[in-house]
Amino acid sequence: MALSPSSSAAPTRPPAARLDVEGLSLQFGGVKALDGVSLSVAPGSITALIGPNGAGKTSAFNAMSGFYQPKAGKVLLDGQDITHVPARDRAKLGLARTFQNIALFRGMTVLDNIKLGRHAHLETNVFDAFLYWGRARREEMQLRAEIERDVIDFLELDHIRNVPVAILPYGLQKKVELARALAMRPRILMLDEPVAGMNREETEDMARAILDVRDEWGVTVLLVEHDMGMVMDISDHVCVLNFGRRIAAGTPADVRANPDVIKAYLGSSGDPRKVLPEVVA
Ligand SMILES: Nc1ncnc2c1ncn2[C@@H]1O[C@H](COP(=O)(O)OP(=O)(O)OP(=O)(O)O)[C@@H](O)[C@H]1O
Repeated sequence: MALSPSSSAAPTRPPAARLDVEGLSLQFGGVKALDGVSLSVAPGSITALIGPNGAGKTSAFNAMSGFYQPKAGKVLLDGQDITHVPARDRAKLGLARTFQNIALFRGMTVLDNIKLGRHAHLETNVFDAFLYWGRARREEMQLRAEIERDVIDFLELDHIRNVPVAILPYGLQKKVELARALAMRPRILMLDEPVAGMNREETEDMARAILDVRDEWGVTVLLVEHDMGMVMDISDHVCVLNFGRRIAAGTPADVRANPDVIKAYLGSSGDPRKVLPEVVA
């Protein structure tokens, strides 16, 4: 990848956020998707949530971003209880997320998709927007300039800005999703399987983009990911779930050496040599 962050990225950045989850429980009928899960995501860190299939990662992600209401427990953003704050308002507090399956408007251009991310913060009312005048127009112009300067330059999407998303290769579509989330000026970015389905080159490109987002934009990153090589390479902290419970948390080295983690992956349907390559020779 030729990702060289531009020096003009994000002129005024809000501080990185801290996210804490305390005793989170979530049930689907008789299935306990989450059973008293607690975890902390330190400001400015890259934290990964891992675990075998069905461990509860997506459920935790959805509860943290406001798409599911937990049965018990709390979600705290910089110490503020946001458990009952709707997803849309969490976005305004600086929490942005991407989805496991690409959720872009395929017929729209890269630029238009990215601009949609920023609309969460616009103050314009419907009447203004309809007339496309006054404050609406000024906001639109300012928005375009900001996005072009910061996000598109930063992720080197300039050459495809006017291309419809549908015709882009998969790896670039995932990058556009990242760009849209970044356009929200997040303080914490939640990435749901950012490299799923990518080839090695695309994975490395995305991994570097995530590191640059953290380092250059000062954004906290929480990711769910099955690609253990990538997780172990870029994460500061790893939290492991199994059957809805937290079974381990620590540095990548701690987690790799944890017998409960090895057992969880050995017992899963996946090949442990693939999911934890450094552990199981
Ligand atoms: N909407 C739902 N309705 C019913 N059961 C669900 C629902 N979502 C998740 N579950 C169940 O909750 C448990 C946790 O699922 P979840 O999707 O959170 O796991 P995961 O770790 O993200 O799995 P994967 O890695 O396969 O995506 C599983 O037993 C799953 O079948």
